[in-house]
Amino acid sequence: MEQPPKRAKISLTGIRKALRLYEYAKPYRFQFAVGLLMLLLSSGASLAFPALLGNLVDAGHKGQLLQQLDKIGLMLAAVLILQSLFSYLRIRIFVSVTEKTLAVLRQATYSHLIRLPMKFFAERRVGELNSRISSDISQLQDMFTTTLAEFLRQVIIITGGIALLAVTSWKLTLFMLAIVPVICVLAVVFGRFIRRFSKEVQAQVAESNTIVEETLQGIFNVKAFANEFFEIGRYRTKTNEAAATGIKAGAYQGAFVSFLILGLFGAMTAVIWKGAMLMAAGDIEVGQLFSFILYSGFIGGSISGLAEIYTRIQRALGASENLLEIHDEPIEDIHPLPPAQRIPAIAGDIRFDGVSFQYPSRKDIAVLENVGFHIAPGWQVALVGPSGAGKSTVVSLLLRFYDPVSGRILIDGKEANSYDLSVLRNQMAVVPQDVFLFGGTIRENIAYGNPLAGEEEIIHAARQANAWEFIQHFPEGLNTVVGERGIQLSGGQRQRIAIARAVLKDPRILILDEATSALDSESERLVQDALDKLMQGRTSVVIAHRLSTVRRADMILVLDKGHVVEAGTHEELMGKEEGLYKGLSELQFTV
Ligand SMILES: Nc1ncnc2c1ncn2[C@@H]1O[C@H](COP(=O)(O)OP(=O)(O)OP(=O)(O)O)[C@@H](O)[C@H]1O
Repeated sequence: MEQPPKRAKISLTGIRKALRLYEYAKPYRFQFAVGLLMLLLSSGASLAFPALLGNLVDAGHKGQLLQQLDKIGLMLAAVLILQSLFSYLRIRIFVSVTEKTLAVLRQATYSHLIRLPMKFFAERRVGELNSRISSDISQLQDMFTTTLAEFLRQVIIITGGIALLAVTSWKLTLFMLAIVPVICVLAVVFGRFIRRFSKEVQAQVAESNTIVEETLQGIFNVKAFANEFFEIGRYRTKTNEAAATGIKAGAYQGAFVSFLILGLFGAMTAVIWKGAMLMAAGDIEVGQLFSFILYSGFIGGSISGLAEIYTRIQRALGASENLLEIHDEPIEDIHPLPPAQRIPAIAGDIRFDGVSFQYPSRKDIAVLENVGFHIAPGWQVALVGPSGAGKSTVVSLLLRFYDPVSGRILIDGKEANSYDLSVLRNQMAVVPQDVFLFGGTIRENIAYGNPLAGEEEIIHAARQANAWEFIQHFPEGLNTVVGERGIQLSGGQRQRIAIARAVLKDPRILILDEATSALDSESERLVQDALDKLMQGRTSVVIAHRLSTVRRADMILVLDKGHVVEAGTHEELMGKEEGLYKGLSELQFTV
C-alpha cells in the first residue's frame, strides 16, 4: 500500500536543510526572480480590483457622467488584462524553472541511488524506495510550481487587503477582523477533522479491498482449505466497519455544511449590517462598502487557503528530508571506464584469507567464519553446501558488494579493496540463477555485457552461448523485444542470453549461480555446453546445486554454517567416509 506522504515539522533547521535542494534551482535563479516579480504584480493587480469596482459602483450611484464611468471601466479592463498577463507569465516561468530543476534533481537522485552500495538496497524494499522517490519529487514539484506562489500571493492579499480596508474604514475593518478570520480558522479546523474521517473510511475500504485481492490471487488456497465462508465473514466485518465510519462522517459533514451556512453567511450578513449602519451615519460610501465586502471575501479565502498551504509546506519539507537522506548516503567508489581500461587487468587468482563476515543488518549472526581457500587462475571451483551455508555470501564478497568484517580477500596477491572497484568488477561476470532480462530487445540484453560491442561481437557471443539458433528463428532476430510486451523466453533461453552477456563481457573471473530448477535435457545440454565454452581459460566459481555438474571441478569447496568444512576434487571428497560432500551427493542421487 502507498504510504501517506511524510510531513515534517516546519522549523528553521528543517527549512535550512531543505534549502540545500535549492542548489539544483540555482542556475535558474534569475528566471525564478522574474517569476516572483510577475507574482507580485499579479497579486497587486488583484488587490486593485475590488477598489476599482467600488469606485465604479460609487460613480454609478452618484449619477456621474458616463465619461467617468467609462474611465473606471477602462481602468478595470486594463487591470484585468494586466493581471491575466502577469499570471500567465508567472505560471509559465515557474513551471519552466520547476521542470528544469526537477529534471536535474531527478538525475542527481537516480545517479546517486544507483551508485549506493548493496548494503543500502539490502536494508530497504525496492518498490517502496521507488514510490517514495517519485512521490517525494512530485511533492517538491507542487511546492515549486504552486505552493510557494500561493503562499506569497495569499500573504500579499491578506496584508495588502487589510491595509487598504483600514484606510477605507478602520471601524469596519476591526469589526470584520473580529469575525471573518475566526470563522475561517474554525472552518479549516472543522474541515480537517472531517477529512480525518474520510481518510479512515478510505483506509478501511482499502483493507477490505486487500481481502478481495489476496483471496482472488490465492483462490487456489482459499478453495483448497475450504475457507470461502471464513473469507466472506472477514470481508463482511471490514465492509460493515467502513460503512459505520462513513455514516458517522456523514453526520459531521452535514454539521459542517450547516456551520458554513451559518458561519460564513452569518459573518457576511454581520459585516454588511455594520457597514450599512456606518453608511447610514455617513461614514462610508456605498461603493466603499461594496469593495469592503469584496476585500473581506478575498481575505477570508486567503486565510482558509493558508491552512492548506501549511500542510503542503510540511509535506514538501518531509519530501526534502527523505531525498536528502538518500543524497547523504555514501556511494560506492565507481566511475565510467574508458575502453582502454576494459582490457584484462588481472589473471584471476583468488585467495580468501581468514575471512569472517556478518551482514550489516544482522550483526549478531556470523555468516562466514574464518573462511580460507585459494583458487589458481583458470580453475573451475564449485561451491557446495546446504541452504544458508554462505555460498552466495562468498560470491557477494568476491564482487565486493560487501567488505569482510575481518580477514582479507586477495586477487592476484593484492588486497581486493586496493583495486579500483570499477576495474575489478569489470573483470568479473555473473550468470545468475534467476536471469533478469530488461524489457528491451535481445540485442540490448546481450549488449548489457559490453554496451560498446558491435553487431558482429553480439552475434559471436550469441553463437558461443548456443543462443544464436533460437534468436535467428524469431522473425525480428536480435531486435525481438523480450519481457512484458514482447516474447516470453523459456528458462533455458534466458540462461543462454545471460551467458552471451557474459561472453561479451569477456571476464577473467566468472561467477555462475546454477539454476535450481531443472531444465529439460536438451536445454540443459545446450546451457551446459555454452557454460563449458564460457568457462574455458577463465577462473570460474560455480554455486552448484546439482552435484552432478561439479564432478569435473578443479576444486570443490564444501561450506557448512559459514565454514569451509571440506575442499578437494570430487574423487578426494568421495573418499572421505562420513564427509558432508559424500553425504550430500549420496542423498541427491538416491532421491
Ligand atoms: N542481505 C542479507 N542480510 C542479512 N542476512 C543475510 C542476507 N543475505 C543472506 N543472509 C543470511 O546469511 C546466511 C547465508 O546466506 P547465503 O545466501 O550466503 O547462503 P547460501 O549458501 O547461498 O544459501 P542458498 O543455497 O539457499 O542460496 C543465511 O543465514 C542468510 O539468512
